[in-house]
Amino acid sequence: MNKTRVKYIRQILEDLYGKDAVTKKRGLSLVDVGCGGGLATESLARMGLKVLGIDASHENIAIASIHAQNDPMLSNNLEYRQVTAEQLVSESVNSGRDGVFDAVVSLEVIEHVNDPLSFVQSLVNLAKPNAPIFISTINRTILSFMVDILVPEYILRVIPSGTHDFQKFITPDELSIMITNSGANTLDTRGLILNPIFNNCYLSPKHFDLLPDAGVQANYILVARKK
Ligand SMILES: C[S@@+](CC[C@H](N)C(=O)[O-])C[C@H]1O[C@@H](n2cnc3c(N)ncnc32)[C@H](O)[C@@H]1O
Repeated sequence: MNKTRVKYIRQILEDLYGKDAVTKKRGLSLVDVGCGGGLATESLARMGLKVLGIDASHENIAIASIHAQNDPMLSNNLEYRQVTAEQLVSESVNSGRDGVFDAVVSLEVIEHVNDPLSFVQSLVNLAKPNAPIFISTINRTILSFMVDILVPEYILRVIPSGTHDFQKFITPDELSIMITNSGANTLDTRGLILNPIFNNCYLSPKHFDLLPDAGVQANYILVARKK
């Protein structure tokens, strides 16, 4: 999924900031909230963005930092910190420098948090006015129950059972409402469709006129723009 979601983020950044958006010279700043082991974070830094990866977990930040040491080029424009989104917002508000990032990314995190609305508000607070906010997560449907819980957790056992809680899955409409209530507008929502046969992932087309929700039945990525 990583290649597909990172390519989409790059495309949107180029649409919003121009073709040279993703270059070291331009130096656009991006925060990856809930970066985990740094899978997307490293890819985004390699593209030329100035990236801060943050995560609530000490272990994940340690793993991400060790992994990044394999590529000395990353040390110039990639930093990791163990801090939650909410803590980073309080820190920046206290120092009078909130809303400083040119882009905010949070991939596969919101379905794990207890208060998604306040989490979305934190993401929006971290963004500069007009900056994009990318959120990827899982819809709450029969298909998502099968592809994100039943098969990986209980049949193939490739991820530990209990990793996902179906009740915490969020529909694109619910997420869009949270975004509006947090001071941003949804620009685009695309399905991230996994193909287990070829072991790859592709983005759903922009419009499915007859079945508008067909592409976003399981994993999806949404981009919003702060007002
Ligand atoms: C499933 S992992 C996603 C990792 C990564 N974004 C990716 O897609 O490869 C979810 C991560 O979110 C982190 N997390 C959960 N709530 C958070 C919060 N409020 N602030 C920062 N990190 C958080 C967890 O510690 C965990 O590492």
